[in-house]
Amino acid sequence: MSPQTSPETIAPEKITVPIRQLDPELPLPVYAHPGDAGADLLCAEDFTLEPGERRLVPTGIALALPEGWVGLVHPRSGLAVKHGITLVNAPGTIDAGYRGEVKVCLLNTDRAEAVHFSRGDRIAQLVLQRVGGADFVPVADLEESARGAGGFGSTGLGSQQ
Ligand SMILES: O=c1ccn([C@H]2C[C@H](O)[C@@H](COP(=O)(O)OP(=O)(O)OP(=O)(O)O)O2)c(=O)[nH]1
Ligand SMILES: [Mg+2]
Repeated sequence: MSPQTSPETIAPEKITVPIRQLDPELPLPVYAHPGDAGADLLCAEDFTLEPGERRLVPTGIALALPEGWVGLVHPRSGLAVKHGITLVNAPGTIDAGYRGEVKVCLLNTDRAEAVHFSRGDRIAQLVLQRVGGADFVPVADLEESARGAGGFGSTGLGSQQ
């Protein structure tokens, strides 16, 4: 690969996150592979989701994320593809100041099959990201842009050809 096309190598940013194990027997969230974006969250109880059923599931952990960071709770694609399991509020937002138990609002979208989970199963994944904040300042007019007010399919829905 020429120097022009090789991707820039940047050391990944790693932070230390204090975690309270509300359920001390349950393993900590784990990155399945080094460099994965999501650390898998485990469920702290056994349960079954009937077709169309949703449930707020405890993970047995509480976090103290540093200010300027957010935890995003994403669905796992394997559960989605194989069983139709998703999160009602995907991605869930874990605010830096939240000290309660991290919970996951699972939904079984399958029309026919119930899905059973056992305590310790990996139900979702936590992605940590930096976030900014804003002072919202009222103005009469907004600066112009190429997109303008076009949205909701303004560029067409399918192929660009
Ligand atoms: O999937 C989720 C989403 C949220 N939370 C916790 C952490 C988060 O910081 C808090 C509030 O979440 P959110 O702001 O999404 O909910 P809300 O309906 O706006 O509640 P609140 O009024 O408490 O902010 O609930 C979870 O444990 N799991
Ligand atoms: Mg909120």
